[in-house]
Amino acid sequence: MIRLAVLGSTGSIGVSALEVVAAHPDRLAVIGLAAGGNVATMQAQVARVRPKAVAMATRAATQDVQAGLPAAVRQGIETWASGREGLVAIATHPDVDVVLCACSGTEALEAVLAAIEAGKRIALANKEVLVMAGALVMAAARARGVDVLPVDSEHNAIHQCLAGHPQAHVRRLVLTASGGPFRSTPVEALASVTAADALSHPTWKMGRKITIDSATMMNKGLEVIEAHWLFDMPADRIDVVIHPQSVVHSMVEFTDGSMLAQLGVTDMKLPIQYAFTYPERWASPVPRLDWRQGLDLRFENADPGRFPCLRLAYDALRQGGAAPVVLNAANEIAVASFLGGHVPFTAIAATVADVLADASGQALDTASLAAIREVDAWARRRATTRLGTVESAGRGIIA
Ligand SMILES: NC(=O)C1=CN([C@@H]2O[C@H](COP(=O)(O)OP(=O)(O)OC[C@H]3O[C@@H](n4cnc5c(N)ncnc54)[C@H](OP(=O)(O)O)[C@@H]3O)[C@@H](O)[C@H]2O)C=CC1
Ligand SMILES: CC(=O)[C@@H](O)[C@H](O)COP(=O)(O)O
Ligand SMILES: [Mn+2]
Repeated sequence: MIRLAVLGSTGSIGVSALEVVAAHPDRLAVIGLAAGGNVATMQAQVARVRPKAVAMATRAATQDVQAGLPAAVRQGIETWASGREGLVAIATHPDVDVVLCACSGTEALEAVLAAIEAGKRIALANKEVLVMAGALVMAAARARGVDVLPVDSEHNAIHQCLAGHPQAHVRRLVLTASGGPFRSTPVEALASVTAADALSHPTWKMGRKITIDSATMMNKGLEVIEAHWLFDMPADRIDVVIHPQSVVHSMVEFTDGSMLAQLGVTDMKLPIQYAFTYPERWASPVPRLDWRQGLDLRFENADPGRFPCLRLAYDALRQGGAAPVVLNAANEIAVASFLGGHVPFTAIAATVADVLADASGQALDTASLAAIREVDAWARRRATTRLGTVESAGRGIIA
């Protein structure tokens, strides 16, 4: 039996993870669930999977979950917790073997580090944690001998392609990108696209923040940084190619010129289950890729004028230090502001670029977790101020 903690259980990845569990009731068990503020979904999940430990982002939300459950369900729960401490409690529960990190944002960074320290396997969907603190997380995992298994579809694909191949045989990694909803929108029109336009992803159904990141291609930029940490690969040997069909989830080029790719349907249950069961492979509740119908596989370069966030992420990775922390924090604030209807879509990249430029003149320390959190907070404040200026200049749009 593989015993799981699911951080972010009420979200897109979390719900898929519980579907994987439901498909294997005799081999997978849920010990702990954690989420943010979605009380109703958490109550339904708790009643269904009967975990031992539950946490929500705030004490009030945890109490609301508790209050709405029948006494018989409540009695089976040994631990109720909240906040970052709650995430740590769920992730380090002594009965847990594997921690799925599927919270949005960076709230679960401490929980991931604590789980590694406690010797748990990490199934990592969340990329922001590695962008923010990849050096710390990977060093901790190496020191503790813990596996960090990628759930993010591209990195999961690369993990599958790399299986058993020595690092010395790998020439480059190729991350595929859908190109998002604005792949062929005239660049001049991007300033007036709405949140609804940006949320209509062509191939994947995901949470709101990552869907906006896909539209700016910041998602792919964050994934380049994620790949750097997961596979110990320099920026110059990580390529991005637009592949609008999202059938090839990523590729590896080897020194002899051979290329391996992983193909599949757009269903995250596959990489989630892989990360739970690796190195085993089980039957999965995922539809097969129907290649007999013919596969339309096209590849094209990303236009840097259309997708400035991709270059900003490459630059931040090459710069290192505080730059990736700043990139991620400013982006998160800018995406929330765009989703709130306060600023135009194009303000996302502009804000990230400005805050990165501000940061390059500062001595920002990232040697410890506390220092990283300070840089993150600094960049969030800077981004908020800048976005306020954009909004009050009357350049905001309402979706
Ligand atoms: N969706 C996908 O297909 C993919 C997602 N990812 C990555 O996985 C992560 C999750 O994405 P996705 O599932 O789409 O996001 P969603 O927005 O759908 O879900 C986010 C989850 O995080 C929870 N959460 C938010 N804030 C907190 C908090 N402070 N404490 C605890 N839990 C919190 C939410 O809880 P609540 O709803 O209760 O507030 C929810 O359960 C992201 O990092 C994303 O980049 C990577 C590849 C693919
Ligand atoms: C499913 C997944 O891993 C997402 O990160 C997805 O790849 C997003 O699509 P884009 O390729 O458009 O960023
Ligand atoms: Mn991805």
